[in-house]
Amino acid sequence: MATRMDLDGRPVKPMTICMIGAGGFIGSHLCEKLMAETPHKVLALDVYSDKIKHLLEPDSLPWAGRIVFHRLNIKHDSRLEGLIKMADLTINLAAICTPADYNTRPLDTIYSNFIDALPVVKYCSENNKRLIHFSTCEVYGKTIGSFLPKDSPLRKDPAYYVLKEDTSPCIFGSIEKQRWSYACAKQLIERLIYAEGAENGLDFTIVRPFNWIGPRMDFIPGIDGPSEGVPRVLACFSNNLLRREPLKLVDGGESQRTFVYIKDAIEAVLLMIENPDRANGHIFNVGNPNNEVTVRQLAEMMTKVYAKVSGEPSLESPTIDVSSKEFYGEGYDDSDKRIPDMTIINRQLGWNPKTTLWDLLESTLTYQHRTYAEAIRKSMVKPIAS
Ligand SMILES: NC(=O)c1ccc[n+]([C@@H]2O[C@H](COP(=O)([O-])OP(=O)(O)OC[C@H]3O[C@@H](n4cnc5c(N)ncnc54)[C@H](O)[C@@H]3O)[C@@H](O)[C@H]2O)c1
Ligand SMILES: O=C(O)[C@H]1O[C@H](OP(=O)(O)OP(=O)(O)OC[C@H]2O[C@@H](n3ccc(=O)[nH]c3=O)[C@H](O)[C@@H]2O)[C@H](O)[C@@H](O)[C@@H]1O
Repeated sequence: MATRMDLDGRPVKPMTICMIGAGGFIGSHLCEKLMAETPHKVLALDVYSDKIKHLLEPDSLPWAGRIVFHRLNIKHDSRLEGLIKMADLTINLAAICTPADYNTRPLDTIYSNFIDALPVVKYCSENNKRLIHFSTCEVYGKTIGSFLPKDSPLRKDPAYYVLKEDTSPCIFGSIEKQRWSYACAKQLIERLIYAEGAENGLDFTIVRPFNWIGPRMDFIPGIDGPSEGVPRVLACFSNNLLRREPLKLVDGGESQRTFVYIKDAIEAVLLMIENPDRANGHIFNVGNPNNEVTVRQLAEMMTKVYAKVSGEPSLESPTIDVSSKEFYGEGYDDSDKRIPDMTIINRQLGWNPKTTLWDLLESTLTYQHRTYAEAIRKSMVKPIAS
């Protein structure tokens, strides 16, 4: 493997990375990238390993020995500090991060996103280890523009909706709107990490992902996750398409999101890993401002793309409206619009997303169809026991 160079033309020394939550959606793509394209070693920590199984076995894989899986729960495992000490860099991805949990399991959500992350920050700070912590675009909450009258011309002014790391406020709903338990816990851990940097010299980078999507995201209910489980929108809509059911639009599907392809986003994370001088002390938005749609438009596009990749015609009524109370329960609320400002990541790391929404949906839904269509077909024709 040729020596890797950083953005300032210096060789990158091979490093050991302690990746917590390595068995999840983002972790699996990051591990894949690190194994295929770099000489770095990964200590992969998680309670699950299914999504990285293809990287761990067999022993004949070209990167065998460079990735080692440690099955552990960071809530209560004394091995954590030792593993952080063995590494040059810790990346913390572990979290409960599905909106269906924020208002129904607020305690687990707050513990997972704040309390459980505390020892990780502490061990990094005490042992002078660099930390890349995964936060969320949800820390911005609602846009300032959402509080303006519906017909106000200011709603069209980017100053009222573009989200900037160093100037935008964090605007959450009332305490009864438990949806914000996640965003609030993530905000507090960001503030704690920032304070560790300011007072104790912790080298940190905070990542705020804006709806990264792609293969291996979440689960398909009843196939590789609980039948009653509610994953994030990509998996919800994939599940509906695979089962030929209408896609459910929560509260009219008017909320807007910008979606970025996981493979583009992982490039940004690799730049952070290999350019500490440019990444330390920064908070980075990572998203694709050019891929904005309403959830309704997302549903329409996914329906078209799925018909193309599966060869099956779309339903006559491809969507159905559902209230948020019915879908998520009491205490749900929503972010209205999420456009990331890209100035800081552009200036520090020269990163830009490349993949259009259509293209990323085409490769993702091709994967969903290949991975799940047969299993769903079988599950739907199971004979009833007599
Ligand atoms: N996917 C996105 O677009 C997105 C957007 C915003 C923020 N994030 C943040 O990025 C991180 C990773 O997200 P993801 O989409 O890969 O989610 P994910 O749920 O697929 O991955 C999280 C992983 O952490 C593991 N984990 C959770 N608690 C643990 C514990 N106590 N001990 C050990 N392992 C534990 C889970 O088993 C899971 O494999 C999260 O912090 C999330 O809040 C992701
Ligand atoms: O991915 C992100 O950047 C962040 O945002 C997500 O939050 P959100 O975008 O609200 O979650 P999704 O489940 O992806 O929902 C997107 C939108 O689709 C809607 N939706 C979801 C599912 C569905 O079946 N139908 C539907 O209309 C939701 O109400 C919401 O408006 C999650 O909080 C985290 O994964 C993460 O922190």
